[in-house]
Amino acid sequence: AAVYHWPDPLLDNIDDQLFVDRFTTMNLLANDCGYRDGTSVAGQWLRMAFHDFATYDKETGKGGLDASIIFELDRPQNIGVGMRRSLMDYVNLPTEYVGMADIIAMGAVMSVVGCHGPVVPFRAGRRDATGPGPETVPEPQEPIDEHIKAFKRMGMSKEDMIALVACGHSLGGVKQSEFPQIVTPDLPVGITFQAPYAFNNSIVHEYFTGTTVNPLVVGPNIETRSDFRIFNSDNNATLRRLSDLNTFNQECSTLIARMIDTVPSDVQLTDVVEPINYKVQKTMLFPQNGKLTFLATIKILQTGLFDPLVLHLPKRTVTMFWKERTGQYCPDQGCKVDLLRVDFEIASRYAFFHGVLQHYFYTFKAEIPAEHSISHFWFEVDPKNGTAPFIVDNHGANYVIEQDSILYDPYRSDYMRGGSNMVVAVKDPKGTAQNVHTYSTLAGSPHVRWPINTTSTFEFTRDQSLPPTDGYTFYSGRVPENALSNTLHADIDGKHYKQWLPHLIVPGIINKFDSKVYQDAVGADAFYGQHEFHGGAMPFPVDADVMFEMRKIANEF
Ligand code: HEM
Repeated sequence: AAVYHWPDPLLDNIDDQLFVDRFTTMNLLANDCGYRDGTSVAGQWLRMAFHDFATYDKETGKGGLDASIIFELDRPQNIGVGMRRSLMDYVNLPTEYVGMADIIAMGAVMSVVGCHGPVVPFRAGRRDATGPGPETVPEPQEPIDEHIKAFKRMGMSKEDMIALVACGHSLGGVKQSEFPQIVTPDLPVGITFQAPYAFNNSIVHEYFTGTTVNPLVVGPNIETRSDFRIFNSDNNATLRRLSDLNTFNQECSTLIARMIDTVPSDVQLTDVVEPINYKVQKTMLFPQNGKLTFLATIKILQTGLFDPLVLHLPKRTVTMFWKERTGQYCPDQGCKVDLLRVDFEIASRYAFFHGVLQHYFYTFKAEIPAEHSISHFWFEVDPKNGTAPFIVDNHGANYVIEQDSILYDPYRSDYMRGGSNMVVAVKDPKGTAQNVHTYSTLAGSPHVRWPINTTSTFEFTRDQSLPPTDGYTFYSGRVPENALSNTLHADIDGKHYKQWLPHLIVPGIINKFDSKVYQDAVGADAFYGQHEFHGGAMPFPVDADVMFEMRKIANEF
């Protein structure tokens, strides 16, 4: 499995999308094979992944899952409202560190599991193409030899092709509006490949029992019966094997994983991503009330059998330690910080299949003298179950605070008014700071018709309304609402500093969603310490990340 070394913007985000938040686009839309546009969201997502993959050329090592589909939507071979709809689903998800290609691949994984199919392992790290690939998606009117050749070019044998088509065509179907030569006007406007709305091998059984209505097998137009020609191209041997459901699930999982892991030969994917235990996340360091405040959250997985008692907090205790950056402040064993709060969330469906029921989030808040600052931190976990306490320290490397020269200031910033007025604190004793800016990923582009992300730079200037304090001067600038992720940059005294900023709000910052007033208003009790958990009341799963909330609202609700 992929190993998480903090900070890892890619794995951190992928882990959140796959396993943590049940309400992400990825976890919600394709769930239970949800219906849309006369087919399923899952069907649309899986077809898009196939069409993106279908540009791969094994000889040159180019193409594959690289999001080049974004540039290929005008082609007749990519006809269909599903493509644009899928991209609309995805447009808010990429960041500077997570490409659209990973999102498209993730969509394939979620469509299969969302339709009650098998778990397809996911690797991360795809790279987005900057232009279209060749026009090489197989089309239904082509002869079987062309299809065999095309799949060979994509790195798939004839048997792989037969199985992959059977796997893919268990979802969705063919629409008259898009393929009137296949679904002729005398037929219903849309015909699904198989009867049940589920990822399973009914397509195979219906084929053998002669009950299939799959228009690519029995449609009136013989020329476009590509599934028929493909399925019997090895005298039905592969399909016969796939009529066993376990075999079908296993082979589909392997083949779809191979499909989405087909990337340009110079792209290196991570190992398979499993739920990350002891993930340090949502850290933030900023000046406040004459000190530096440091917030950090560590995620701990709850695994095992379902037990209603897991709704109670585990007995375990977690303690954070940190060390100063300059001078002498903390004792040798580190400054000790007690827990600020614990939250939990039920895990995603994909996480359930990895044996994870829910996640606990232990949040800490350290108050740090500004003159000493912080160099690194780590945790001690005492399970209080008879096993020994242990240290969580980033696999021995410690959680190192790279710099404290440019910091996002969550309290001086204002992120609710149509974009954000972002304030950053700059440690600049000589007054030489230059190029204070954020490099941001934005949802959408004014230059293209299709949903595509762009990057942009937003300059910050000295904010005279904010007097310097605690060694920091303050810069501000406006960042638009559609910013999906930001990285702060500054040149100070001839040195370049940067700070990845995945969240504008982290647990521990009191905001609208976090305040007692808000929680009382929604009738939930989400704010509790380790020793004051009110058993019985179901805590409201607060995701304090307002940006995420805004994206969800913008996207779905
Ligand atoms: C020779 C190979 C293939 C041909 C000729 C082919 C052709 C087609 C056609 C004509 C449609 C109907 C699209 C529409 O009406 O919007 C379709 C749908 C679909 N195809 Fe394929 N396909 C092939 C292989 C695959 C593979 C390998 C996969 C995935 C692993 C796949 C996944 C899908 C899915 C999920 C749909 C349903 C889309 C929806 O309902 O919106 N196809 N295919």
